Amino acid sequence: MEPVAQHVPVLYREALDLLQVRPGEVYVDATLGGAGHARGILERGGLVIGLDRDPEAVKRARALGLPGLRVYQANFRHLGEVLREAGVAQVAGVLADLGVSSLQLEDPRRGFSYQREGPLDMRLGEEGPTAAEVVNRLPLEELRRILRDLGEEREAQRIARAIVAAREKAPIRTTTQLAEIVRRAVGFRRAGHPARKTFQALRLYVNDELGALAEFLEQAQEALAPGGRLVVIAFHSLEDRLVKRFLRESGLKVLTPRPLTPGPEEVARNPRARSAKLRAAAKEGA
Ligand SMILES: C[S@@+](CC[C@H](N)C(=O)[O-])C[C@H]1O[C@@H](n2cnc3c(N)ncnc32)[C@H](O)[C@@H]1O
Repeated sequence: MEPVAQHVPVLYREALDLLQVRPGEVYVDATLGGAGHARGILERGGLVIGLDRDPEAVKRARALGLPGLRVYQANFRHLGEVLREAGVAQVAGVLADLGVSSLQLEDPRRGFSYQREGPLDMRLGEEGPTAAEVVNRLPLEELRRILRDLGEEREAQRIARAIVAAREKAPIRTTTQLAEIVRRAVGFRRAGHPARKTFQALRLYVNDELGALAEFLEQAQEALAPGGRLVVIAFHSLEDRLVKRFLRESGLKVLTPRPLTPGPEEVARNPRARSAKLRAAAKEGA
């Protein structure tokens, strides 16, 4: 039996301090996950509207029965709708800690990890194609574009060709099968596993993560009360760039001229924090 994975919240204190949690005020945790950050908001006296698009994460969060936490199964791209349903016009802060949780990453059934044998799924929610559908059906040129644009993969052409050649023999069904196809196409590289960028690209594509993030940021800004805070933790340069540009152009007051990153101690304790970048901004007024 493998030990049950735990999700350790990243940049926990920094995120909570920047949210400036005040007792009795309502905050959105747009990426509830293991509810680590949400617990922190509750402990400081805030009330939390928590969203997650993953039904399993939602079930686990509901089972915690935390007083002051209302849980919604929803994509954060529909934040406006969720708040209308909750009867909340404005909130004191919005937090998003993007990507996948350790619970999702380490569950082989979800197909996020190139190191764990599992079906090539990668869907965070219930909608959208699976990664298997993407690699087995899309034309070569489309696959190349996804790997290049969403994985920033320099060997996109070579990998896309290898995928197409492999699927002509037999459909690609598992994570390790795909990882091996990529490894054979590009060989081992110095930094990280050769399939890392391919998996990143497919996950972003399958879940339209950048599209959802762009729509979410607009709605989060709208939902903030004067003086309200928006805090976003990103793990990929593409996400971080999108957040950075949005904050610069949004008219919000940027509180982090440079993104906050975890110190060596946090990274040693929680290697998943390694690539995290936190940006925060405030709505003028109050
Ligand atoms: C990094 S985890 C968040 C962990 C959480 N902050 C904690 O402390 O436990 C990201 C979570 O966001 C969810 N998620 C990712 N994209 C989403 C989206 N577009 N809408 C709603 N939830 C999303 C994932 O399902 C995952 O559970």
